[in-house]
Amino acid sequence: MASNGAALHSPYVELDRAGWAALRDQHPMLLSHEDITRLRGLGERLDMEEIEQVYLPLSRLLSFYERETEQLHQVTSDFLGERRERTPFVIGVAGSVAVGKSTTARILQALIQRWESEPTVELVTTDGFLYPNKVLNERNLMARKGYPESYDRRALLRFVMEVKSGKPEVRAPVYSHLTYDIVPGQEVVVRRPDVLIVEGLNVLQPPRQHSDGRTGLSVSDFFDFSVYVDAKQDLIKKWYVDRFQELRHTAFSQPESFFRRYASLDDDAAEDMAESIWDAINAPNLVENILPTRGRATLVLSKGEDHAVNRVRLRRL
Ligand SMILES: Nc1ncnc2c1ncn2[C@@H]1O[C@H](COP(=O)(O)OP(=O)(O)O)[C@@H](O)[C@H]1O
Ligand SMILES: CC(C)(COP(=O)(O)O)[C@@H](O)C(=O)NCCC(=O)O
Repeated sequence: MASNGAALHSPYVELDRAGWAALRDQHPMLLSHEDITRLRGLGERLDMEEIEQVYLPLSRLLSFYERETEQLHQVTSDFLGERRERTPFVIGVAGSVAVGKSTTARILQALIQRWESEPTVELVTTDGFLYPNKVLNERNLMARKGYPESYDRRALLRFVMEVKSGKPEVRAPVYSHLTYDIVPGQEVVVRRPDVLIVEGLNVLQPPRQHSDGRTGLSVSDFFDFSVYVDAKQDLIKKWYVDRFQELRHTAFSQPESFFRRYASLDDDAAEDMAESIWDAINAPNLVENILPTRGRATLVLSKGEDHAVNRVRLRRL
């Protein structure tokens, strides 16, 4: 008998980049160079090869999941003798600050929109559910932005439940990275999409335990599929610092920017500043709250230098 019983019963299958890329099969490439240019975030070196080898196989897998999930809901409705209401297929995208969650989410949105069935895809980021700075200040949480307790978790859960249950219009607040705060009076409206992508640091957090011992629900209870974007911490820190440097020359120099005072720093001072924010807030949050949720994801994308995905882990049990 093999001594490593755990490996034999692993719920995951691990593929290297070539093994994963081969699973694209005949899934067509429906993105043009212009589409890819539009998808680029700041300083991004996203290229066609990365889309073809990494994100097209994922799009193919998601299309299988979507079809089967729809079937599963249908049999449950048949069993209950109910008329089937279409509910959105919900995908969660988790991972550290600056690992590339929003880029991954935007690529998936673009690829899914181009499936043959032409589904409508809405993308929502959980930063809209951060408490406003006023509340964070009152609760002494300004230095813990992004930690689970800095979010209105109940509102986020209600939002996802309402979308999943097919409510015609569901509203979410909006966060601005420019003002570093919730934008008063602004909201996004989600109207019964075929697919909803929910992106954020904490989307795979387990449910909270109530004081009477009961366990609540978590947003991930409503996910049909989840992706955790992963990389070594020193790489993510570098991406965070690089993005901070670029923002200094663009967004930070705008008058309404919360970080305006950083725009005039020289490169070395700005690097020190970005590193200290990373070390004080984002790194501990990654270690304490985000990394522990990685095992809950359906799929883990592991990135190396230049954001190139070099390993994929898929849950099969
Ligand atoms: N697949 C990718 N290829 C190249 N660059 C990327 C990729 N994903 C993210 N980036 C870059 O890394 C930085 C962080 O990405 P972003 O998607 O904003 O992260 P997050 O949403 O996790 O904070 C950005 O500068 C972005 O342009
Ligand atoms: C807004 C964030 C908490 C990310 O939120 P998310 O969309 O993942 O819910 C994060 O980008 C952030 O601003 N963190 C605070 C520390 C910092 O300024 O990097």
